Amino acid sequence: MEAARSVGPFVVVGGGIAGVTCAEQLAVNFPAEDILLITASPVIKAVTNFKQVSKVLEEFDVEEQPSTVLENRFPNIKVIESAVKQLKSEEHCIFMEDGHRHVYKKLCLCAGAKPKLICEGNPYVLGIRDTDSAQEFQKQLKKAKRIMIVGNGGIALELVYEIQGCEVIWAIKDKAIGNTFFDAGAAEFLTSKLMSEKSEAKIAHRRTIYTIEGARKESGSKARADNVGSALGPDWHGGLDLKGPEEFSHSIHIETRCEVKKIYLQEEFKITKKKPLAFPKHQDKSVTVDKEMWPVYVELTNGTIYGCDFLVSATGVTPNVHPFLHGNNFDLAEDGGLKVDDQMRTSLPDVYAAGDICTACWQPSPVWQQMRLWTQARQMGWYAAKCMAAASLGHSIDMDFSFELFAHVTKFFNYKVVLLGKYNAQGLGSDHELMLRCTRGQEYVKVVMQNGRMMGAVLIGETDLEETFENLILNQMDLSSYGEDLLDPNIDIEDYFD
Ligand SMILES: Cc1cc2nc3c(=O)[nH]c(=O)nc-3n(C[C@H](O)[C@H](O)[C@H](O)COP(=O)(O)OP(=O)(O)OC[C@H]3O[C@@H](n4cnc5c(N)ncnc54)[C@H](O)[C@@H]3O)c2cc1C
Ligand SMILES: NC(=O)c1ccc[n+]([C@@H]2O[C@H](COP(=O)([O-])OP(=O)(O)OC[C@H]3O[C@@H](n4cnc5c(N)ncnc54)[C@H](O)[C@@H]3O)[C@@H](O)[C@H]2O)c1
Repeated sequence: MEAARSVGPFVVVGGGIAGVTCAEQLAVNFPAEDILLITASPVIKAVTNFKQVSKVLEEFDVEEQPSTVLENRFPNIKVIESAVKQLKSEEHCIFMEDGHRHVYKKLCLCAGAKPKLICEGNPYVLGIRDTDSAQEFQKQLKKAKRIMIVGNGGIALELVYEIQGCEVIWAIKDKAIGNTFFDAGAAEFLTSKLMSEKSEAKIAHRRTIYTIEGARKESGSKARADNVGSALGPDWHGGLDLKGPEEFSHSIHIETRCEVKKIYLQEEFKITKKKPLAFPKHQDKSVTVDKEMWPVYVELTNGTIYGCDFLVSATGVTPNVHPFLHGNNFDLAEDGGLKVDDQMRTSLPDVYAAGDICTACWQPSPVWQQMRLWTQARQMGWYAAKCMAAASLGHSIDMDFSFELFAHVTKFFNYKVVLLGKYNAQGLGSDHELMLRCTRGQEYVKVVMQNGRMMGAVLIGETDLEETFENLILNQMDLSSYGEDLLDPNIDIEDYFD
């Protein structure tokens, strides 16, 4: 797309995946315009080794880079390392903490999200989001004999598998583990792996494969304590030593169907005269009172109390709309995100948003839903830039194909995990059927069917089914006549549908 007259400047706020992708794409569309990328974090996040695995599934690495790398690649991008203090949307102007102001023709807000903690301001409750918070967690873990992890989503799943040498009490609201990704069947498949493999393993001394300090040293800067950095990238724990002081590998106890009722500091707890429980060892069913003193005690809604060194609140995120967007009349969604339409526009003129900060408020495809993931941050950042470019030239564009089907590939408990469409029958009510195939310790395959059509799938392990199932969900072919053959391991399903 070539601009005849100047349509810039474009300003993008946020140096995470959404913001960097958006700025890159704008720079490609408008090589003669100035693109300003403003970020509160000292390094930016770049997508590298991008691989389109199939029509919708994609894989890539996320690298922390000094901003000069981006500026060298795109001479019309200028990165400013400072936080936005205030947006004055009526004046098309943003005011910075460093005292400067910048005027924009079009602005894209990609300021991400922050951890939604169960208890704000308590030094014993940690959240994990960026490099600084991950390093703080690592530091605390080094001297912790017992911690409690609260939450049942992505971060909790990763932590319980990775932590060694420290007792972990995992408190979840649900009946089964991993509720944001899995149903009870898949949870059972994974739990047996967690309990068997880990309890036997000898402590492993891992090699650091990625250091989150690296890029920062290169950039020569340090994050300011009051500002949020970008969310961490794939294998974020690979660069950390998630090891407590003890010599055992793994010691985990799961408390289901409960939440945190109250957190007591040691002194406060002594006065209550309540009795904390000792760490339940799996072979020992007797319940004993814990005699050890702990810095903090946690009372759960099921009545049990445990002492621990600290808690990790892995309880989701809140879009980062405060305080710099105050005073503007943005429409906010129920989850606190900036509402965006199918052109990634917020409710205010010339202000777009992408990534974790926004909430998709268009009529979605029947097999897509928003989840705050880096694939979606990349796709939204890319598409927002396309929309900004088109609008600058007086066009509008069709919704990008990546929003046709929800597709996520990740790893949990060392298994490859692929989630497609309405993988947990989200929003389908009771009008659906499930088909399952499971080989313990090897693979778990679940498909969600509605009126003979495939609506979603969960694939755990090396199933090699993702491409075929992606096609079947996208083309909505009537599969009624195939029945159970669909998951028959003796039938080569790929040949079937060629
Ligand atoms: C521990 C962890 C593990 C994860 N694992 C996975 C995973 O395995 N797979 C997956 O798909 N997703 C994962 N995610 C989620 C994924 O990282 C996020 O969804 C994604 O990175 C969001 O990108 P973003 O660009 O929208 O926001 P962010 O990466 O949060 O970037 C926001 C940017 O805005 C800047 N900013 C904020 N406020 C201001 C301001 N006032 N002025 C200027 N700049 C500002 C920040 O400094 C930052 O640069 C994980 C998240 C975490 C925390
Ligand atoms: N491999 C991956 O795909 C991966 C890994 C890590 C993180 N992430 C993403 O990073 C972000 C942050 O991860 P996360 O694990 O914090 O969020 P999440 O949204 O994945 O999970 C939040 C969990 O906290 C629970 N919860 C919410 N409030 C609670 C409360 N008051 N008490 C107890 N439990 C409560 C929810 O039921 C849910 O299980 C998410 O967007 C997540 O998708 C993805």
